[in-house]
Amino acid sequence: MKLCIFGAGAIGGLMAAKLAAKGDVDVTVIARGPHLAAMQANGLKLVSDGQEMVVRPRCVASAEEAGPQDYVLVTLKAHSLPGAAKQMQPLLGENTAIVSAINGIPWWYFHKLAGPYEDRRVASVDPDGSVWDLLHPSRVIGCVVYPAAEVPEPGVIEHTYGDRFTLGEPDGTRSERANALSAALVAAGFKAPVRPKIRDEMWVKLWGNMAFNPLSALTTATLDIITGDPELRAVCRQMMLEGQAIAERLGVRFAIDVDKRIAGGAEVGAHKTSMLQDLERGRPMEVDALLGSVVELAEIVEVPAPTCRIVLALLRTRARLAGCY
Ligand SMILES: NC(=O)C1=CN([C@@H]2O[C@H](COP(=O)(O)OP(=O)(O)OC[C@H]3O[C@@H](n4cnc5c(N)ncnc54)[C@H](OP(=O)(O)O)[C@@H]3O)[C@@H](O)[C@H]2O)C=CC1
Ligand SMILES: CC(C)(CO)C(=O)C(=O)O
Repeated sequence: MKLCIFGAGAIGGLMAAKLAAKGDVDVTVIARGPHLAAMQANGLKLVSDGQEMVVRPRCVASAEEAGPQDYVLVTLKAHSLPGAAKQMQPLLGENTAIVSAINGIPWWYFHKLAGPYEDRRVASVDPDGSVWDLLHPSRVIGCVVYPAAEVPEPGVIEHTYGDRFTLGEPDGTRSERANALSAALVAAGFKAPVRPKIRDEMWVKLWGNMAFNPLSALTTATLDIITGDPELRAVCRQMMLEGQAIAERLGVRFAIDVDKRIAGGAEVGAHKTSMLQDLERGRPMEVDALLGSVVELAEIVEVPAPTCRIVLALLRTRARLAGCY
């Protein structure tokens, strides 16, 4: 199996390290800057559970060097995708599958979603529709990322939590390509269930990200405060209820209720969300993938989302003024 990880930072680096360590997948990593230079010079170091290992997958700067693949795992931040989709073309052969391991509503969300919205495009994450055209959704296997990881220094991945990457075809079928990828990830030490309703799974993750992340960036509060302070928790809960109404209009079924999902966030404790971390580091924030897209979907299905709209307006201004949007 030839597999390329495009944008191998924290999550992609974690996947690359464990897949390469197993040895039976031909792994190529595409990265850039000092992180790429460090991996090329010293290998890719993974620190996980107090253990360190160094692997040496092929690390390159461009898709031309990697050539056509069986699988392309896209582990970019959502806002990097429109700029990178063209660069990925040399990775795509006739049957190459693309796995989008990216938080938020993906560009392919409406592909094969039976009903009135089938094949609509999501402008928040694919403003000119070029991601859809270049990375056609028929190639896509959906993926929900549960682990947490960081890049504390170039070439080094620190894995802090979790081992599950839930997979699923947009049309809910159990395909050979999804099964084969799942088997490779399981062999590498991950959990990788293939689920028939990948959008349901996606929303449970997004449910937290659409509320916790913006509120943390606006207030600088950690998750324990967002979920524990009564006033802030009420705003968070209201955003999530709006998200639930939007998702349910699109056919999503939530297996847990909103208070259980908030309790799940509370368990993470005094953690800075990834959006707050990006803001503090002056890096672009996933504003549109995590909340702009939710408001866009609210407009499409004509469900009111007043709290999400207010928070989105505040967040965009916060992010713009910080140079992160
Ligand atoms: N990290 C985490 O714990 C979790 C992350 N996620 C989600 O996973 C996704 C990936 O996040 P994460 O791994 O943290 O992000 P990172 O920023 O760590 O990784 C993305 C990498 O892609 C690189 N990159 C960007 N554009 C290009 C390009 N054109 N060519 C080559 N490399 C490129 C970036 O380089 P550069 O740094 O130079 O921009 C960076 O190294 C996000 O959607 C995130 O929300 C989900 C759950 C947890
Ligand atoms: C907040 C958290 C831990 C869960 O929603 C997360 O996924 C993030 O920081 O982006």
